[in-house]
Amino acid sequence: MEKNSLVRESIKSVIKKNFSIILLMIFIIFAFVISSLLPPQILRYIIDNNLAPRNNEGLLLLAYLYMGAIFLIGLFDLAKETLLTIIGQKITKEVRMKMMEKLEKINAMFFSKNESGKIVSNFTNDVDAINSMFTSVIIGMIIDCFKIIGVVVSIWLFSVKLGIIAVLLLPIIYYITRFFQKRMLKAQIDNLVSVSKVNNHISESVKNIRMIKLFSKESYMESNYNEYLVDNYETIERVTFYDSIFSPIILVIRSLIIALIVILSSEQLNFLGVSVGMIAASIELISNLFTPIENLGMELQNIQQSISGIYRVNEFYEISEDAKDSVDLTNILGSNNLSLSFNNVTFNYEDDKNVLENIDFKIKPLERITFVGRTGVGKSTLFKLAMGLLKPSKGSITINGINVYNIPNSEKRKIFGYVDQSFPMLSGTVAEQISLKDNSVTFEQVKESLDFVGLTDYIKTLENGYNTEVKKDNLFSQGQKQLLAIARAIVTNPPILLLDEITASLDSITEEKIITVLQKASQNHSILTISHRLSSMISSDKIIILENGKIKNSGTPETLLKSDDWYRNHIELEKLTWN
Ligand SMILES: Nc1ncnc2c1ncn2[C@@H]1O[C@H](COP(=O)(O)OP(=O)(O)OP(=O)(O)O)[C@@H](O)[C@H]1O
Repeated sequence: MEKNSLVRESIKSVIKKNFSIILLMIFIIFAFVISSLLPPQILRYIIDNNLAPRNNEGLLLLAYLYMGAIFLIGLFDLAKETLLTIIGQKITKEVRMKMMEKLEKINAMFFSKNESGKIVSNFTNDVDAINSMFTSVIIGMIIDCFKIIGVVVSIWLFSVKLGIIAVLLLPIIYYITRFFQKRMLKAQIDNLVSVSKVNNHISESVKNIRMIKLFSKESYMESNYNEYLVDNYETIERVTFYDSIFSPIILVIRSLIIALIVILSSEQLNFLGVSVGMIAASIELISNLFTPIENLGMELQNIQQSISGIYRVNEFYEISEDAKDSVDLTNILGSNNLSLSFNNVTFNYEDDKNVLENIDFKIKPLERITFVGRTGVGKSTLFKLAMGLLKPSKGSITINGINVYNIPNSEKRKIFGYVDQSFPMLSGTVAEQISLKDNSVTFEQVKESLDFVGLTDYIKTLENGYNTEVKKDNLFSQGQKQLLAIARAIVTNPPILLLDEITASLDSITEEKIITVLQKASQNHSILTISHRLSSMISSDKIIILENGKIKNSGTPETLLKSDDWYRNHIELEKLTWN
């Protein structure tokens, strides 16, 4: 296994912390296996000593003993399942907590390249597979193997010939059950796929109902639905067929074996040379052979899945982490006198294609800079680099000489305020949307920032004011959410504000309101803005024009209006479109 195995580390730590529970579990497992061999032995004794010679002495006690043994099996089974669940949950929790710690340290580039679904599946399906590996699969296999061995040994002790028959039966029962299990499983998987197709079709139809109607796609959707339903019907039939045929087949096999034992031990043949009690006990023991063999087939199949789960979780654990050098932030925290510098920065997501190339500029304290350029030129990427979320392939980005990539995430909020078009809500109150449940943010600061963006009056009209729980997404309009996003960014009074297309989806009145708020904010902050519409941005000291990943031109709006054709044409075009 991998040198850096999260799963192994987690299991070791769970065993260390719960050693007594593990010992108890081992004891219970053995007790469970041994106790399940008791009832046939008691039965044999009853038949040979009481029923065959018609001797009632002590029969009641033996009956109680038999019942007691059955009760004991149940008790051990209960204890075994409880302990397995406890240990399994502890392992799952340990693995998930370690994965969460890892997730927070992983390099941001990883998230650019990997689908979130894959990471979610690492946390859910893969960890569940590991849990079942240790609870049901491995322990289940151990129990089932012991049970099978126990049954064979018990029968062997009655008669060697009967023992040989039991051993010969093992592969036969195994292959017959596997034959059906495999087909049943395949039918079940096909059924799950077809059910999801049927359900997805409904949700897709509802979601796109307008488009379906407008483009007259009703009959197409109906015929697809019909196809999925037929498919679903066929898979259900297959599941039902294997489901219903499996038990009778096993019953028939069991009866045949019993008949064979009875014939072989009949007075005429007396091939086995065993007592009646032994025959009865053997019949019960052989009947007990089926369930562990059936289980073993499934367990062997599941182990494959669980091993892949372990492999994927360990792979997740191997992902490279943010390698940050420690930095002393005392000179920059709390200071407004910060200069952000891009020092010849080149960046690429994929190896062979630079998104940004040789970007070099410096932002003085309290300066307002706007980045413009065609869509996809790399403006948002530049912001992520500025906040140290991405690492440049070449060059560096510094604040007063400190590399932004080395600034710990826990300190970023004190330095940067980032606003984009989205406002992800978290569960909690209105005030908590702003503080983000950060204890270092006071209620006064929350109120001030909401007042700054002009939302105080609206919030006072809400049921519980600042303490109103945000349960639905419709408590605030799009424009109000944008104002909340600004309040969230400025509540810690960060010296650098980064605004990414924040007025793009707003009407002109709301846009004006937000620009006024930002003009006010710009008196205390350096502001970096990305804007498509030059006419709607807050007034800037400097504009940087990006083209093909490089700085094409930069300067004050006035000089660019005179010197840059692209800029002048853009402004002219916007005037034609918007005014
Ligand atoms: N996670 C990513 N992985 C790979 N390529 C990416 C990733 N994010 C962005 N890109 C690519 O990088 C380039 C710059 O994207 P970016 O979002 O920075 O542009 P932008 O100028 O902000 O665009 P827009 O104005 O449309 O928002 C684009 O070609 C984009 O396809």
